[in-house]
Amino acid sequence: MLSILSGDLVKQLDADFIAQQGISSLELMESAAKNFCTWFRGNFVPSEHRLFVFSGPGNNGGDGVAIARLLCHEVKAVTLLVFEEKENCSMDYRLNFERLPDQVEVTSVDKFDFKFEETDIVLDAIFGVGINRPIDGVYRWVVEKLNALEAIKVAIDIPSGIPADDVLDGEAFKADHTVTFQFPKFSLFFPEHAVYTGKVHVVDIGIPDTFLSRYQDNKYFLQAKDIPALHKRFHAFSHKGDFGKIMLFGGSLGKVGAMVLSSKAALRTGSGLVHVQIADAERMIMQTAVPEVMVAGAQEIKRLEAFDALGIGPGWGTEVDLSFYSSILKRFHKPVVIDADGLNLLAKKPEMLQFVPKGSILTPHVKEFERLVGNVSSHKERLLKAQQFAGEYGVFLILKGAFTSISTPDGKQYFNSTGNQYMATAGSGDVLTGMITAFLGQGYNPLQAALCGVFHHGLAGELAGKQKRRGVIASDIIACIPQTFLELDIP
Ligand SMILES: NC(=O)C1=CN([C@@H]2O[C@H](COP(=O)(O)OP(=O)(O)OC[C@H]3O[C@@H](n4cnc5c(N)ncnc54)[C@H](OP(=O)(O)O)[C@@H]3O)[C@@H](O)[C@H]2O)[C@H](O)CC1
Ligand SMILES: [K+]
Repeated sequence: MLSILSGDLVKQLDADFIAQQGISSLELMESAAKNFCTWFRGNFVPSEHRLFVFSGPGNNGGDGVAIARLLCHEVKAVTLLVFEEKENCSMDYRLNFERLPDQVEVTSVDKFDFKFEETDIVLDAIFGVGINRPIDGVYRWVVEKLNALEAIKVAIDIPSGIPADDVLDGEAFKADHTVTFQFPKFSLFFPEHAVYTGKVHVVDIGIPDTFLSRYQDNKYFLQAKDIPALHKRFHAFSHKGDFGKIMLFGGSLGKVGAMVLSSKAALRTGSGLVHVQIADAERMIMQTAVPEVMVAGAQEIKRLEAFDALGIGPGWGTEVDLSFYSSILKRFHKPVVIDADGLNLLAKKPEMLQFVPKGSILTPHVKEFERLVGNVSSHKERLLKAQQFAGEYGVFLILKGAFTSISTPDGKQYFNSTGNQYMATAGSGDVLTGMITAFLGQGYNPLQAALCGVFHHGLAGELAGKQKRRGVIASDIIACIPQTFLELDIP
């Protein structure tokens, strides 16, 4: 799985790769620039656009110079905007500068008129991961000017101004697309930066996975290629029992819909048998809405160990008898999934956290998480608290949102690559609970269940989004779950 490295480790890796593989840093820059151009051709028709490349003094600027050369015969026109005399720029910047053909017009930023047409594309190659202080002076002036103007804006590696591992201080380039090399830089996951990054794309630069895997920073980027190996395989003789027997707790009066969504999602994720424990008055609705589900009676509640996994919380309400909740946690000795009111109740009575079975999966959104750990001042701090929480209680903590993170008890953090803004809709979280509980019930270990649940959930949201955009509702996500198995070729 692709590791997410700090800005310093990226530099270390580049240097080692260059030293050990006998390639020059210039070749590595050329490979990055070429792969950027492949991305560019896949997303734009070059002949329809004028290109304006703003190149800073370091290697990010060097990337920009190389890209200007590589695209100059394909686009309408290329202008390279420079900040410094080339003597003040990095070695690879200078070497690329010397290779510029006449087609590239070179202009100093202070002589530029900043007049763009709507179809013009601005490439931000001012600063990359080498940024070490807030931008000021001419850099800030240019960035602010560009932010105020209409054009298509693409940041190379990271929007200039944003540090690779920290929260932005001051101003940064506002991109429509960020094309980042090898893996997303940590700070691209911060919601504080969403307005600067636009859509994030990851482009390979030709460093093989075998080399990359030597560098680990306890942070990983979960992609489609990682998913098949995480799945269990079933065979022709597999029976209902093999697909797991799960029980979902939730659905207080007026909130049975949450249970309808969770249980349907669990069934669509492959659960063999789904029981629900809901308010008596809601039984009829539940059984009409999802005839495949069984409503649990006193017998089932007594014999909890007969179940493979439990999912606790969707629509449960906060009036639940806490001794009942505690008794579930104490009597069940396998990992459970806890969401929504299941979490809110734990926040109300934190002493109960000690009863949560080890290896359980907690799935808060930002507000639910802060009810558990208190307010935070940045997403970076939130991620740190998630990591600490997972370690302290021996649980997997899924922090939901864009780039949902999964913090593990042993200090690792995974960031999901699927999903979209259309999933921010009522019941989306209930669907995730059902999916993860279903995977646990099928015998996946908690890490596999969490990673597969989050990835398939996001992918189902993407598939639903393609058809319905902002009209997506949670039921649409459920309807797309089966297609995620087809997309990923999971039997
Ligand atoms: N493996 C890869 O991903 C590769 C990435 N490449 C690209 O290289 C950049 C990183 O290049 P680097 O030269 O290390 O850094 P930058 O280009 O981001 O900028 C560094 C220079 O900028 C100066 N600096 C830093 N902050 C500021 C500021 N706020 N204001 C003004 N100047 C600033 C710094 O010099 P100082 O001495 O002044 O500190 C540097 O001169 C990476 O992002 C990729 O785009 C390679 O192309 C190939 C491999
Ligand atoms: K940049």
